[in-house]
Amino acid sequence: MADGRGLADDGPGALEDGLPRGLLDDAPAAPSLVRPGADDLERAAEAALRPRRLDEFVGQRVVRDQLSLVLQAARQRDRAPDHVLLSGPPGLGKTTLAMIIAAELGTSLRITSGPAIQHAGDLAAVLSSLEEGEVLFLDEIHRLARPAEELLYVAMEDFRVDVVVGKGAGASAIPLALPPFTVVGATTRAGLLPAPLRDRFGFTGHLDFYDAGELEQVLTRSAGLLGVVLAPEAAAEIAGRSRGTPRIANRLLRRVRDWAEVRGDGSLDLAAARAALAVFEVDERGLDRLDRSVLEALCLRFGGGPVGLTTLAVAVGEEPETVETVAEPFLVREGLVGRTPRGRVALAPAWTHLGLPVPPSAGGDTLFG
Ligand SMILES: Nc1ncnc2c1ncn2[C@@H]1O[C@H](COP(=O)(O)OP(=O)(O)OP(=O)(O)O)[C@@H](O)[C@H]1O
Repeated sequence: MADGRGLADDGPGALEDGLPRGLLDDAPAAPSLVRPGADDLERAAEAALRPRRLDEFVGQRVVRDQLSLVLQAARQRDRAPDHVLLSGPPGLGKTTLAMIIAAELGTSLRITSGPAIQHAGDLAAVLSSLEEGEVLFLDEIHRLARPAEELLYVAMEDFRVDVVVGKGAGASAIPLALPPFTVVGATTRAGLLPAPLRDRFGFTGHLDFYDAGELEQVLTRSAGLLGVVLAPEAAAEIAGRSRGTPRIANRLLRRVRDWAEVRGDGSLDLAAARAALAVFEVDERGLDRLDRSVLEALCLRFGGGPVGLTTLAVAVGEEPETVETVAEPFLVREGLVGRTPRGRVALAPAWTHLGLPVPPSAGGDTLFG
């Protein structure tokens, strides 16, 4: 049952791409440094750290290479490139790549998102104001309302919007031609996009989690932009706790800088990184307090499980949805927790991480067993 359907006590959260449904885009805000989502304030802080050109964009070698080809071909033909769909978990660089695409094409970027478009008319207004060659970034495109989605099909394929005039039986559609433009859609949930919409993208790039070396490069670059010197050992330490996500790496870097300036001597060295991340309760594997509470409850209170989501949530004093959407995805991805038809189980690495002896049953009773 690799898609995770039919799990005990799972509510609506079936696994998709390793992530439960409803993850992150709908998840409650959690006051933690290691959650991959960002609010507007954080996005403003991030703006200064965004790579501006494709060759500054760290990692994602395959997508970068493919995009570079698509963009160069479009430039050579002096035409807008095909529409681009970027998929992948939050904080991996989809917005950054959309900005880079516009910059590389020497055009401007218009930004909106699925949830911001309430009615088809909202989207028609955005589309009809686009200039030739502009890039329209549609974040969270999987959350577009159906009527807007249908309007978008026509706009993407035929560069036309049908403006409806009047109401009821007397209503008529007046076609309005649009100049050529490029949609860059971003989604954390590519599987939710209806096929007709997915098919209208000529290029789809999937962003994966970054490895430690790539995150060290992101951190060193960001430190330079922030005007601080980051010791290589400190970069490695922060990278190891960043869950494969540049957004989290940059966030941890800002907190290490705070610590170094307020409690240290200003140097961002290994000792400063460790001390800062201890203050913010991010452990050496990137787990925060909630993550560890879940593991401790599973191992210490329930003997490693299986235990139902609701019971587990009560044990850690959280809502089931919080445990499922905030803590669990990373614990499952890291192979610390398994989801079985009878409930959650602690896998062998969870016991090891807590410094506990691994019981013989752990790990045998693994995923979907
Ligand atoms: N490859 C990269 N190289 C350097 N910095 C990166 C890279 N990818 C992301 N970042 C940085 O991480 C932060 C988050 O990136 P971004 O906003 O593009 O993520 P996202 O995938 O659009 O997230 P969301 O789905 O939440 O909108 C930004 O500050 C960005 O500069």
